[in-house]
Amino acid sequence: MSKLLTERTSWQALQQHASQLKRVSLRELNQDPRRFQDFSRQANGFLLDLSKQHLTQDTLQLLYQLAQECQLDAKIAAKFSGARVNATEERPALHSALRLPAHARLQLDGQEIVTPIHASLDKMAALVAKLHARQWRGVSGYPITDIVNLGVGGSELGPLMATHALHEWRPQAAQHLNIHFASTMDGSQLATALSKLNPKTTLFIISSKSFTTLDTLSNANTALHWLEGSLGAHPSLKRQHFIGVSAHPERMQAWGIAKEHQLTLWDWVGGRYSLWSCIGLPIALSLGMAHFKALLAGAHQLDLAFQQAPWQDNLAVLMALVGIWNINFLGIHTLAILPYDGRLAHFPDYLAQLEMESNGKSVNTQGQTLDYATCPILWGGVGPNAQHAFYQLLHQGTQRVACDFIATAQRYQNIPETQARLHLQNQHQMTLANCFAQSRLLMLGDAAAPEPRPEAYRRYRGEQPSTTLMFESLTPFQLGALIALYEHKVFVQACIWGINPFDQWGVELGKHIAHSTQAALIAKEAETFDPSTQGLLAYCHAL
Ligand SMILES: O=P(O)(O)OC[C@H]1O[C@](O)(CO)[C@@H](O)[C@@H]1O
Repeated sequence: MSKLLTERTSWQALQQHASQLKRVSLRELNQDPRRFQDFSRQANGFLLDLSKQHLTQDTLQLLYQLAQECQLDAKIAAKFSGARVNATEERPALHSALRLPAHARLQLDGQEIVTPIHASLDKMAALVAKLHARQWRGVSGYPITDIVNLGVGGSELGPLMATHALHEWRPQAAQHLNIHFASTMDGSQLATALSKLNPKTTLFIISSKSFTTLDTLSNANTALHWLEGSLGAHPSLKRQHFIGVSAHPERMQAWGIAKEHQLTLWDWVGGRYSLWSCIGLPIALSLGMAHFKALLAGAHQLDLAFQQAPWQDNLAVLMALVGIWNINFLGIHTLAILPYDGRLAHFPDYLAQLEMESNGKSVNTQGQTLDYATCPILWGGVGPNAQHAFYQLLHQGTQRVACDFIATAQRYQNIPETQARLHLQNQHQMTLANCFAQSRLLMLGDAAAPEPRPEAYRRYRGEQPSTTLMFESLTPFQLGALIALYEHKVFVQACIWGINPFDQWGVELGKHIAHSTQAALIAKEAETFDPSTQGLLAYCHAL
């Protein structure tokens, strides 16, 4: 057994450093006029501002030492080389290979994998082209106008987030297609969508890496019955109204997905990292293949920077180390993601899965129980809206919360020059001003107020650390880079904590015991359960 992290020299030095630095306020640290220059970086189209974090140059040096002791470089190299870094599932984690350009080469178990990856993109492109050209017709002969993605977790969150974020990039050819998402097990989103859709012109994507997820398969069966109820049991119904996306072609086959409408991914693509694969089909349908490829290219650029840049200029490494500092040394166990951009409304939810399903772990890769904290609780929402909701807690609540402010410098420069454009640009400026004002107030507290605030209930404590991440504008390329940046941040933190970020055993048992619970609910039996569950079952049985 190797040393536990907390026994490492750099860890203990960081603890000592933290106990000293806690005596210096964040407000005091920010009196240094060089603070922004010293703690901000520009790279890969981003400005990363760490100047409002509660740290000094010494903190960063000690964090680099910790990363060194945890062999971060070797772990990064192992991941990109295709080593089986997901040991509990004996798999590599090669989602970065999905963003390699066509001329690149990568071997996995003696097989070249970039060629099949691009063949899969070509198959996806052919389906997209057919739907954009209105050549895909339902069994009644009408062209498809509505596409419903049936998927959950990674098979929904990435595609939903990206199609929403980039809706301004829809090409003319995609304007007639409406993309919908339905994931909830109870069928509520699907029922709402079906009530508005025309079966003759609706196509479903069954998107499930495993093709066993009950939430998705039960929605798929409901969709099939809805189509049959209206169009009859037509022999081509499944062929013309369903596309399947999965790592298991045999399961798609058994369900009845036509071979030419099956898109496959590989077991080395984790669900929460799968939007780069054919799971991203809704993105490609909405934005077109060119923009989907720009998303991949942006992520690839970040992959290269992550592997090559020295740690002091490596955005993902810096974000990860600052997170470790907040969580493990300042005791801040929650991270709010606050995009000041309505287009990124789904980004906090997307990151919640990425971070918490990856790093919500309490044993290390050697099976030892950890004596230190790992993943923070991650939450958030569109910043300006959240100001009218949960910012009260950020400013005057009892706990320290770390925040990531995310904003674009420019907006609305490409829309026609009308009165509305001017107003929208003003709105954007107002949004940026709010973003900067809030992070400043969170840092300085009352010191940011123009006059003294004697009453206790009006006081702002300040001392809430935050990162501001900015970029020029939200393009497919930049969004790709943004997502990859957070992916790598999560990976670096896992390397330091010594955990496997690529498995998710904690979601399995709940699914399993739901089967017996459902059987008991139907059979009106409850004896084998704990008293609380017996009580809940009895309540339903009595109705
Ligand atoms: O794509 P699938 O196999 O339906 O899985 C959906 C989601 O369910 C999970 O396995 C968790 O239950 C996620 O990891 C995954 O993204």
